[in-house]
Amino acid sequence: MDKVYISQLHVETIIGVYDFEKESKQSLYFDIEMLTDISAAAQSDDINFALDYAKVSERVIEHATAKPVELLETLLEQLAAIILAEFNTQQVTIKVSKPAAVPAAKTVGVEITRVKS
Ligand SMILES: Nc1nc2c(c(=O)[nH]1)N=C([C@H](O)[C@@H](O)CO)CN2
Repeated sequence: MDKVYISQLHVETIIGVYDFEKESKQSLYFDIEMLTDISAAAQSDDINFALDYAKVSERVIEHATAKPVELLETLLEQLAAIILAEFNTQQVTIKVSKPAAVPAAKTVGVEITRVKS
């Protein structure tokens, strides 16, 4: 299967468990991989047959900034469900990094893979 991907998509949003995290935005970086068959897009040279990474990026930013949650896990499950429901992909892997969360670490985060049922 082919893959369309988005690397290091930057989103500024309210997220976190602790009270101080609910007062100011933090940076998140998303890496997203979506399995899809690119043959129709390649043969037609038509964006309407492609899994549009720009539209996926817009949707991820829209959702991730819409309603605060505490855990990265919660946000990733929501985003995976949205991508599988709204875009032509059979499997999505999303990794989110929260670089300011642990000062002693370069970054921390969570990665999930979900398949369309
Ligand atoms: N597995 C997780 N661990 C932690 C999370 C999280 O979302 N998933 N969040 C926090 C805090 O919000 C942290 O980012 C603040 O230091 C801690 N651990």
